[in-house]
Amino acid sequence: MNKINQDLQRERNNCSFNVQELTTLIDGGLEKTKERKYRESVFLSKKDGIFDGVPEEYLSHKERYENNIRKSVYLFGLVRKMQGEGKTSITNYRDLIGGLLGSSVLRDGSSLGLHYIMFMPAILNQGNEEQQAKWLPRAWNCSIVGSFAQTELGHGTFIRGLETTATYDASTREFVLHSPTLTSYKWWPGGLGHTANYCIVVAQLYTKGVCHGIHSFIVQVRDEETHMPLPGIKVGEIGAKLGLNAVNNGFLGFDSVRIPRSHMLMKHAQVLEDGTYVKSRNSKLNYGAMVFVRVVIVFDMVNYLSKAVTIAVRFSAVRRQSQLKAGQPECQILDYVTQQHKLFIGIAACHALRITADKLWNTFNDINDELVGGNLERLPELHALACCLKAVTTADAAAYVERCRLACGGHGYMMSSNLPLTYGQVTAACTYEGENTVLLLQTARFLVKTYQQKDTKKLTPTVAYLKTAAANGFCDTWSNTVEGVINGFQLVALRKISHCVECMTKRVNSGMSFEDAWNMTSVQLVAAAEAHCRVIVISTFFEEIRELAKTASAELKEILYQLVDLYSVYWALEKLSDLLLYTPITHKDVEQMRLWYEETLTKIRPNAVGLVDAFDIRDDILQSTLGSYDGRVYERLMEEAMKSPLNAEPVNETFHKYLKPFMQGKL
Ligand SMILES: Cc1cc2nc3c(=O)[nH]c(=O)nc-3n(C[C@H](O)[C@H](O)[C@H](O)COP(=O)(O)OP(=O)(O)OC[C@H]3O[C@@H](n4cnc5c(N)ncnc54)[C@H](O)[C@@H]3O)c2cc1C
Repeated sequence: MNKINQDLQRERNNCSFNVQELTTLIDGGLEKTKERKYRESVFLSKKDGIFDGVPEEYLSHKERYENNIRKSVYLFGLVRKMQGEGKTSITNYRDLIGGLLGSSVLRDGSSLGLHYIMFMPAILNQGNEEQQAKWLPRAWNCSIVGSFAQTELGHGTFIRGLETTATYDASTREFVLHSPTLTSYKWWPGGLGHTANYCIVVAQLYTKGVCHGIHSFIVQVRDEETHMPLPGIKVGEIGAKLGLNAVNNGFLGFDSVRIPRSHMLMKHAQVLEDGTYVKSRNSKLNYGAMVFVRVVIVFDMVNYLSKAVTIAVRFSAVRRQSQLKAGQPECQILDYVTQQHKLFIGIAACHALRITADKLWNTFNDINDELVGGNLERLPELHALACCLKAVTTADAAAYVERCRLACGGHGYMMSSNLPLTYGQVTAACTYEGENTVLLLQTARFLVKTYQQKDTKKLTPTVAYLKTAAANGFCDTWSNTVEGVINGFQLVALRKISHCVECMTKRVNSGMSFEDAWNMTSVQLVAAAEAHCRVIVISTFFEEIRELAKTASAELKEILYQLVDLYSVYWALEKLSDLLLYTPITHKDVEQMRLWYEETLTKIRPNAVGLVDAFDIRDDILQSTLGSYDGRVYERLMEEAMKSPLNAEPVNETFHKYLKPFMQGKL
């Protein structure tokens, strides 16, 4: 093992709490930590030179894809092996694809990801028993590889506007898939370019001359032996993107392609042999799958963010720059309070968001049986919560990761820091699985409806505050405590929602249509939905930490409360204009709040390295020159620079060809 950088070692010596205790708490128990470490050891045992070679940054787009397929096949082969040994659960897939493990070896995504994240779950959620029995075993052992094609060139958010058609032909008992326009071409599906041979296609269903809206179909796009596109199918890759360049996102068009009737996924709606359409009994059950996917995205974001803050905090402990006081040695940049301001919120957010997502996941699991039994009372509430939590988490994580990158100065701009790729992965999630603004507007719609019914209907738990915060005497004076901040945010959310309702009512009363009034008010509606989400995250973080602290050691308890303080006061200061507008906070309270924030940063400073060490991310998962456990930052930067193909020869041929003649005035 390499010698640890002295500054990092000193930080670790001075840490006031037991790092292992926090790791266990994050994992959810000792057993879970053991399982995670086992998985890591299986997946990251470097065999057969699979993970070696020229860094991906230096490969062409085509080579990157080929390299990624080579690695993906190795990794997913391991999953298949674990499956055979009965050691695989859905967690393995989650960790592999979106989580830390996948993003370490497959740093720029994987073109097999969609197969697990969307293709198989779609068959499971939308296929009937017969279809599941036919397709799932082949998909599960990867003898077919699938993708999920919903978005088209012309439509993403507005799925009712999709143009691909699936027209039933009762004479042959087939559907005819067709792309009538350029804008109807599927565009974006992961792995569809050159990897998948099957695909779930979302298309407008026509039978007996009537359109029944969008439905899903299993479509074979490539020959199972030759991998050539099947007749009538135009398929390819959409080209280079900001990030996730190995995901092989594809396009797909159909020229009257025929598929058997049994290829329509028929768990819910059906088309009978004679072409009769049978409606789904309950379309709302599909919401369940959406809630799960969005919570999974929140967990993924927490993983990426914990990686970014680990890199930036360790680097900030190693990096020395400028003097705090004249004549003193250069100080660790972690001692600058501005640096702490950039980084510590990211650490606190990892805990706050993970804990909130956990709570939502557990609540959802708890009520899942009720859902199947037909009790859908809490579904709209949880769906609204998952929408805003996905939007706020992805947006916050993208902002925090970028702050981490900036906090590392020029070195953060290096691909070898792994911060740019991490940013590419995080910011993509602001768009996929529901574009963030659109999701916040969905939450707002639920909030407005709930607000309007609050005097006549019982409110579900996460919106109960809309009543309590409206009562006389609620939060008459400001209190600079976490409870005070939560009350303040509840008032902000309530007032924002009520203001939106007032605005829309006025507009409608003055002759505007409801739709126009909604659109005119939508900037405020988005802000109201965000405020609601902040209430939920801060209050859940506080309540859950209070529970967890009951069994934690005194030292850990102290640091957990500091993180809650930091998260609450950071967001109170960020949203100061809202607090000044809607709560009794005074100028003096704000001054004291700033002191509270600065003092909290100072309290956390000695434990910053311990806090990121507790995320327990192995070097081969971090994949960063700046963030390794031993802090050999400069050595690693130089080692990585030497891997640039340009450094393989002292003089590049362009010198003789172009530069020299140019410099000598001959070109
Ligand atoms: C990395 C990545 C991977 C993806 N993978 C897949 C995949 O595997 N399969 C697949 O089918 N799709 C995939 N997608 C597509 C993704 O689901 C869409 O990009 C997403 O649904 C948004 O649709 P859009 O791009 O058409 O944007 P649009 O819907 O056109 O949105 C553009 C802008 O218009 C605004 N807007 C749109 N509607 C409204 C509204 N009602 N109110 C207010 N504002 C509105 C949005 O806020 C946004 O600012 C992927 C996308 C990305 C970036």
